[in-house]
Amino acid sequence: MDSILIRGGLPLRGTIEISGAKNAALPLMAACLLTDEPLRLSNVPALMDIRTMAELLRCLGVEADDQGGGAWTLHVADIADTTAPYDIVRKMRASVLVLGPLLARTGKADVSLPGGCAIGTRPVNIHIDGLMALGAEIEIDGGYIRAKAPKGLTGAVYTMPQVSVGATENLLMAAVLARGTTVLENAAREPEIADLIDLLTAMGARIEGRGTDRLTVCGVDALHGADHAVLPDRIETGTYAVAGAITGGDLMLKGANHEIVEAIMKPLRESGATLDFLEDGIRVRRDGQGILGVDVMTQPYPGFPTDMQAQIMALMSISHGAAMITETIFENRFMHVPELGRMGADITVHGASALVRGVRRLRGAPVMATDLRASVSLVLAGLAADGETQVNRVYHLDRGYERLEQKLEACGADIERVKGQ
Ligand SMILES: CC(=O)N[C@H]1[C@@H](OP(=O)(O)OP(=O)(O)OC[C@H]2O[C@@H](n3ccc(=O)[nH]c3=O)[C@H](O)[C@@H]2O)O[C@H](CO)[C@@H](O)[C@@H]1O
Ligand SMILES: C=C(OP(=O)(O)O)C(=O)O
Repeated sequence: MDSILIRGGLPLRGTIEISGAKNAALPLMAACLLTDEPLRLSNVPALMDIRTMAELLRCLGVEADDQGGGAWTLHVADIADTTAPYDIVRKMRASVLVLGPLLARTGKADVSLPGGCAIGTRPVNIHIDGLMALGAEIEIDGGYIRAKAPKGLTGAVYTMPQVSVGATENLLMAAVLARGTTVLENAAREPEIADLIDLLTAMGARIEGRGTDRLTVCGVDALHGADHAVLPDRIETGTYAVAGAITGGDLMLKGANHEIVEAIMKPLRESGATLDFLEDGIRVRRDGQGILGVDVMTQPYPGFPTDMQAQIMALMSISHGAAMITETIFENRFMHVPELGRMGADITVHGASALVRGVRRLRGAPVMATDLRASVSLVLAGLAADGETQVNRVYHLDRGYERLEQKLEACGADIERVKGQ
């Protein structure tokens, strides 16, 4: 297996182009199942998860054509199969996003249960309950969600018991072709959902409440094709902003969207980084002064995202002072803590909170992580650490960061991918 080797301690300077958002692109791709006309997406990041979604869509009969440069055409005149098999779903949880659109278009879907993963149990009960509220009949059998709606779905009022990004996306994609009006209460407000609403609207859907936690969908008989550019990745933006701050560097994050990163940038600013919101992106720098400890609690949008928790913890690990980092979304998202500890960080976990006492320097070490953001937090720590850090299990990074080593190397990082046997 490949690993990433970093010789740390160099301030990063230069420009990093922000890619399209993985977590926006995945539901946008699934939306192609809602129409028999082609969907043309641009700014799609070149990532393992995108290839996995394309593989899944092809199983269902979609012609998924990667035209290069981030352009994809997705077209499914007729759905050939309504089963999302275990072999693909187990690679990527977001595969469950085909459930809503398949059911809406064909009245049938058999989707493997995604199961838990390193960061938590991640049940899909809200996806299922919400679809049942729209009239679907669903049973769990042989590890599969077996859903049918032989007479089609019918609009309903559904209040989500907990804010769920994926369930909001699945239910939106189901409701757009349902008979009548659906109201989703306590819906997630993440920018990636607004991006999906923009695409669905361009396809002819009627949705009100974009950006709020109450979405009203008036079902239509059919949707048509559309062209859409994927939203810039706010988590990639935040990750590279931390790279600038943690190394005492100066990075221009080109193409970063100002409007969706405020919660991420607030603790960075409070920690002493200088942020300039410019016309073509965001400039992040930290001069000689040290990093201040800042408490952070993860929350659904517009709060601080759980997908940035590990990265901000890496930054806080070399702060002058202490920081309390509280994870409220996933019950097991501190796997980076012992690995950061191996690099000299002083972190103690008390339930859902981690007390980070800043140390003067981190030291390079061989480390590995069991999920995407934990892995990238180790890369960030490695960039700041003295000596050599080897980050193993690079396939996690390949799920979510496009050309990570190239982007960092171009800004002066000493980083290379070492091919495994
Ligand atoms: C592909 C994608 O976009 N992934 C993101 C998405 O994941 P995902 O959509 O899986 O996350 P959710 O928003 O659904 O999960 C939030 C919380 O709700 C719980 N829950 C969710 C659904 C359900 O049916 N029952 C239930 O209990 C989850 O276990 C978790 O504790 O949002 C997360 C929260 O911002 C991010 O960390 C992920 O990067
Ligand atoms: C948790 C993440 O992704 P997924 O929901 O696909 O596991 C992530 O992007 O950090």
